Amino acid sequence: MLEVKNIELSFDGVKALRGVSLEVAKGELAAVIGPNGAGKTSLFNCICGVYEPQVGEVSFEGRSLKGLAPAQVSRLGISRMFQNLAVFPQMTVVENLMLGCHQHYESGWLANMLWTRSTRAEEIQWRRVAEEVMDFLHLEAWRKTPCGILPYGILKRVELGRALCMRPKLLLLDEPAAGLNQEETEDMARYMLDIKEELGITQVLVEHELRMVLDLADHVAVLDFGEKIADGPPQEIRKNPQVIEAYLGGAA
Ligand SMILES: Nc1ncnc2c1ncn2[C@@H]1O[C@H](COP(=O)(O)OP(=O)(O)OP(=O)(O)O)[C@@H](O)[C@H]1O
Repeated sequence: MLEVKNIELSFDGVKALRGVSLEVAKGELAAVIGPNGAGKTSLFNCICGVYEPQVGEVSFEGRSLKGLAPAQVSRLGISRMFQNLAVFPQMTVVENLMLGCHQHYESGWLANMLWTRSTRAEEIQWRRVAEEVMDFLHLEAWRKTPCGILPYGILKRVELGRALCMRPKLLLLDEPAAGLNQEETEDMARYMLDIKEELGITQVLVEHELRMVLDLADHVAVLDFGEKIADGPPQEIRKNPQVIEAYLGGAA
């Protein structure tokens, strides 16, 4: 489904990615790990169209993403859960989820202003999607609560919900467990498994919480100083001496 081919990305002489390749099959839950500054976020940004790699190419479902802006990439079915939450604090949970649906709206501004029958039908259709997502992530209790007063653990779930409302084929999860306590981390892991098993959505996860990655992922790619040093099933990664040296610091 996703193919990253030999990409290189530099910022004024700093090589963030050096010939990185990655393949993710449909339905998989893949993970990218690595120490701070290894290039994980840069890789996500190259997939989403935030950065254009100087060398190499990213393809999604056989189509090159070269030259596409983030909004165009998103319309092809790639959505992203941000580590720094992209949630509007003054809006309620349901309103924030509806924002995720927005890219699918087909009515023009005039139809929206006149609140035509087709605009109303569209609003009802996407509200149903938001309700389903709210149900899936157990967010009903906070439906009408402004996000600004919600605890961080719930906001992370709203952020995940907003990304799911985009109806993605591929979901990129940027440190979904960052800032969560043990119980919230377990809940997040459960949701990721449900997204895979019940919704069939392909996921790529960047995460520092190693236990979560090694328990959940079908395969794990390891970056170090912008280079991919390993790629394989978690049981292999756990034993890989280069990974232990670079990332686990001998603690595995
Ligand atoms: N916009 C930028 N301008 C200059 N250098 C950048 C930029 N973005 C990333 N870098 C550099 O590229 C390298 C990789 O950074 P990146 O944020 O991708 O790593 P990371 O693995 O996501 O790190 P972390 O785990 O700390 O989030 C680092 O050396 C970083 O300083």
